[in-house]
Amino acid sequence: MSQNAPTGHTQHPEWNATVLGYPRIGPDRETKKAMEALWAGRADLAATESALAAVRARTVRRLNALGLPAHDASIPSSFSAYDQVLDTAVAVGAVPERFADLVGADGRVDLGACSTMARGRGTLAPLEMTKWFDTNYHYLVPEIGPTTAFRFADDRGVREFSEALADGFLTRPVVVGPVTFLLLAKAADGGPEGFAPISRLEDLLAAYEGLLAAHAAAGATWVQLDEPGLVSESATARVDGLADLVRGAYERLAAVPGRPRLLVATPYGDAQEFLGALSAVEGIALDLVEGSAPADPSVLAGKTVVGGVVDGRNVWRGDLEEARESLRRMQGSAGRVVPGTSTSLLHVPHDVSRESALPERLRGWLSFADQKVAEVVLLGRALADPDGSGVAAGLADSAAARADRLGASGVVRPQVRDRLAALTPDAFRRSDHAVRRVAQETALGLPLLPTTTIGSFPQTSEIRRARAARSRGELAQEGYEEFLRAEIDRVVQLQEELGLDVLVHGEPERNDMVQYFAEQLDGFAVTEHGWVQSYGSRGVRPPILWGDVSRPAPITVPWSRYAASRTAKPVKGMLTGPVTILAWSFVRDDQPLGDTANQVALALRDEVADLEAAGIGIVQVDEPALRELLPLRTADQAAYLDWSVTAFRLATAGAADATQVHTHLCYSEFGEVIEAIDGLDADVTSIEAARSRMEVLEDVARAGFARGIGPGVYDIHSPRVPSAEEVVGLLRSAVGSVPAPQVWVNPDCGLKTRGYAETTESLRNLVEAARTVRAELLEGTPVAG
Ligand code: MET
Ligand SMILES: [Zn+2]
Repeated sequence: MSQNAPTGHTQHPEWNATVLGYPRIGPDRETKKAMEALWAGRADLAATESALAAVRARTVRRLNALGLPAHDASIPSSFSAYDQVLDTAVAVGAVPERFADLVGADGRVDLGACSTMARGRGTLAPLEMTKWFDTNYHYLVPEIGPTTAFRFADDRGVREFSEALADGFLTRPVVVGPVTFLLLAKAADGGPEGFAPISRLEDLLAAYEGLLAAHAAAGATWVQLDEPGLVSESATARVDGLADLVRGAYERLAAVPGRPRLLVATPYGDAQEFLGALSAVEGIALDLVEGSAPADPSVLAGKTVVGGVVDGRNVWRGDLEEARESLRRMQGSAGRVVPGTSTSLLHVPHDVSRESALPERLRGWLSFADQKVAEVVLLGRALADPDGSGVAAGLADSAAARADRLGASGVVRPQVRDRLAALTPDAFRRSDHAVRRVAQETALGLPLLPTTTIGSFPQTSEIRRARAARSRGELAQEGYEEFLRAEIDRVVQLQEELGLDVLVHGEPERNDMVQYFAEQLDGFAVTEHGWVQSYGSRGVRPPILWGDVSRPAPITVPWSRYAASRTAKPVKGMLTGPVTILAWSFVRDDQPLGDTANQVALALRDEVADLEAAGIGIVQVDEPALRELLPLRTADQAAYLDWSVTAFRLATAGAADATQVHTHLCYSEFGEVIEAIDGLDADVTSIEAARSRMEVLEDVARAGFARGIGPGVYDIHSPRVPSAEEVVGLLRSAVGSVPAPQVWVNPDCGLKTRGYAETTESLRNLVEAARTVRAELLEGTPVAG
């Protein structure tokens, strides 16, 4: 225990169990609705604040009812209206210059102003958004410069703590820790070359000192500082002497007079090398699902250790016997061991008991946020109960649920297993690309710089209405299909008019690029209420992949075939790849991901064959999540890239030489995984590039990438229409880095979130620009520029 141990330490009871955070969206997406009402002007700030307060009040009551006591700080205060990194930026005064006038005279930033930072307004660009570790949650990237004036500026977190306290609950406020905050930040524009936000750690700590003091004054006994940045090698490797920085930072925070006790959480992996540097804090929360117990247990001595044995990111009931054993093993070395979740529960839906449409047997295998709280509470009782008699029934029940799952029909299906086992290396290999290229040129006869789109066209309100009417049973299947065919007709005709070279059907039949396939494959289930926050007010409902996967019938073939029947131009079939289907689902945890991916791949392989048989000569298999699933630990990356590339090849290698296989990846850190992209062996790869002004093509050229490449020339994340001149500029720079015969012309990503007016105009400019540069190339005009 540090000599600056907080006062009142012994007056407070110790927790028996805890969770690192709880979903913020509300069981019926109340937070989303409240924020969207504010944005639409349907609610004022006061009404929005009170709607959000109701979500928080419900959360503490719920956690308490599930077994976390009201007075020991085991209930986290982990709410965020939009994003916890944004909240932290605002709390420490890190508001970028361009938003300076949004900050109130008292230093506070209200919900409207926070929303502007998150979403932009007019010409005011929002904060950049990016993936939160290896999850599908996205956070807003702080912008830190040499002069960012850190101070404890906004006390929203303290007010939320006080609100719960007034309601009778002593909670544990959760804040992003200072080291992670800076590791995740980017250098603000206009700063000096080579400036790194982490160099501002000392200055930032002053703001955290203020924050801790304010929490103490409000009566907080514990504060949780989340430091997942310490588990990410790509973040920690950039900083020399990081362990010393961590040690210095926490010694300084520990010296704040009268402060609350500090729990440092390191979810999403292993922070072993930094645990020794945390000697000044009273508590450490370890992720024992992704990470492991420290090799040197002395770093835990005297501390409260939250053993994150209940998986905060997956939906299966845990093996509680095993969890209890691993907690017991740590008991000797730590001051006190408390069962917890491995991460915040923000990654799982609220409550499985609401899923009345799921088969009852499947429901019995699942654990959403509320069930996970009950699991940690049960484990807490199990640790406190040496002979186990009081918890035996609970542990037996969870063991029975797991056993039931492993033996259930559909979980293991011999036909699927036998088919995979019988595959030979040929199933993963196509002919040489050079051979395929000739066959495809003959078959497709495409011009230089062929133009295409990434697949989806705008999802209009008519499309959403028709889908809703069909699921309510107001529109019969036949009427719905007729509607979709009319939609495809329109989209095909539009593409003909625009003069695009490779057409798509527009994906009007898909609610979501993963859920759509999950609904039509065996081995998946979809939920009714299983929403999980993706970013801000956006949620997704990941399907549950519970059993062996197979394809009972063709999925996309009728739509692609119909589109092809309406045009003489080539139509590109459109599938979601195995890695992305896994990344955006909750996946069974009883076998290696690679095995599951190969089952999905086989189903897709059948779909590719059926598309070919229907006369479709180009098939795109989207893998936007390829980079997202890349493990945080470098040592794990090769194995991941191996199984992910293998699964993609299994899905696509059945295609004939003349069939052109495309893939689409929407991110621009192409350089990081370029070998894997090469390994996918797709004939054409489209990537995001508009925002980075084609910089990524330098990586492509440097790697000697020899296949087709479609750098996005139209940023679909913004309503802005790129002019033809602008696209000409991008294309000239593209053909300056990569040989022109390899270059395709397309937007960054699908168009489903855009409106028709801007899409039409943008695509018209894209086609015109392609024609201009094509003519320049054919006439031998210099294209430098
Ligand atoms: N084919 C998909 C679409 O156009 C690819 C999206 S990648 C997130 O919407
Ligand atoms: Zn995309």
